[in-house]
Amino acid sequence: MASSRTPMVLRRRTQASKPLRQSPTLDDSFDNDDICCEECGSGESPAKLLLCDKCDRGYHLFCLRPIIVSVPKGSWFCPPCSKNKKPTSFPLGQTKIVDFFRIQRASELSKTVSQDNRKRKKRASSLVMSKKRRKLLPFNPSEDPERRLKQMQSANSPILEKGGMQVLSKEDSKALNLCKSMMERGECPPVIVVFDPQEGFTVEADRSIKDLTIITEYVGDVDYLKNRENDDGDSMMTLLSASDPSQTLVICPDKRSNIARFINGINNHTRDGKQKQNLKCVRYNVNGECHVLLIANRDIRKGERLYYDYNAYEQEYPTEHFV
Ligand SMILES: C[S@@+](CC[C@H](N)C(=O)[O-])C[C@H]1O[C@@H](n2cnc3c(N)ncnc32)[C@H](O)[C@@H]1O
Repeated sequence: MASSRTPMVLRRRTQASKPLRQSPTLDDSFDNDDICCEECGSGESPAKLLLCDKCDRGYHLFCLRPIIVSVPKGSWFCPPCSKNKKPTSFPLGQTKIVDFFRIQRASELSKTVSQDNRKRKKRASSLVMSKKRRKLLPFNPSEDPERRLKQMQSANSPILEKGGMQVLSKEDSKALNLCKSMMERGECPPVIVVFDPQEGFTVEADRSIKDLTIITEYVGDVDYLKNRENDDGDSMMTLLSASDPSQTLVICPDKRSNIARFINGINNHTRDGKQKQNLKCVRYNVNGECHVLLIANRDIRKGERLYYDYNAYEQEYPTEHFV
């Protein structure tokens, strides 16, 4: 018997190629000329002729069922020898593929699934909300465009503005929409927030900006001024200065806002202060809604700080102490 731990692929002996046996002593004594495949009876394709580690009989890899695609690592026993061989240790020969990959049979699987469902149901029953899944619906707008305009303007209506509000032209609305879509893409205005020991947070141009460039819209929560009269926030902005004061609206950027809330104001009591101004803060009627825009009122150099007049409309904001 060939006592090799390495699988042996027998080659027909020629002058140049001796059969591949691991043990030199056995190799020397072994004559493989007459070895043929026990299945097909042929001695052809000797490189594919596998020798049994017990009986030394030969089998073509491709004649075995199942076919063996490559030479097995470790000992190999032909089908008759492996039938009689008592398994001694694990692994015990070829494992069924379902067992090897721990594939569950359909019957076992449905059992496990129903067990899992029972567990899940048990857990879910302790949550009040999970009883019935209710889907959210998008709103259903009114069909009449005039009605829709009325709904849109029910609070934020430029027609309520004392003395009227300038309408943003079609062309300028296009520029504003372009800015909005750039923002959605993450293309923000070229400005950056910096800290100054005297002015607190303030905003600088991060590249040169041309006169009349839209920098940003002043945004935040919109509320009636009457609800905010006792607020001590220093960033509240008038959105709509209505003829009827109870309808006046303000933008409150304390909870939700953008970079606009960090832009500082000029000291509008001094010449130096006035000279620093490089933005104007303008309220526009944009498609029937009031909006506040901050726009460059001259060319701005890279590194220059941005300032506007906090008192563009009312003279209530104290700026005497501003640097
Ligand atoms: C809308 S916030 C601007 C951002 C503010 N600097 C910050 O740090 O949050 C307005 C406040 O900023 C400060 N501020 C604005 N302009 C200033 C200036 N020119 N000099 C000093 N402080 C200024 C004032 O405290 C003002 O009440």
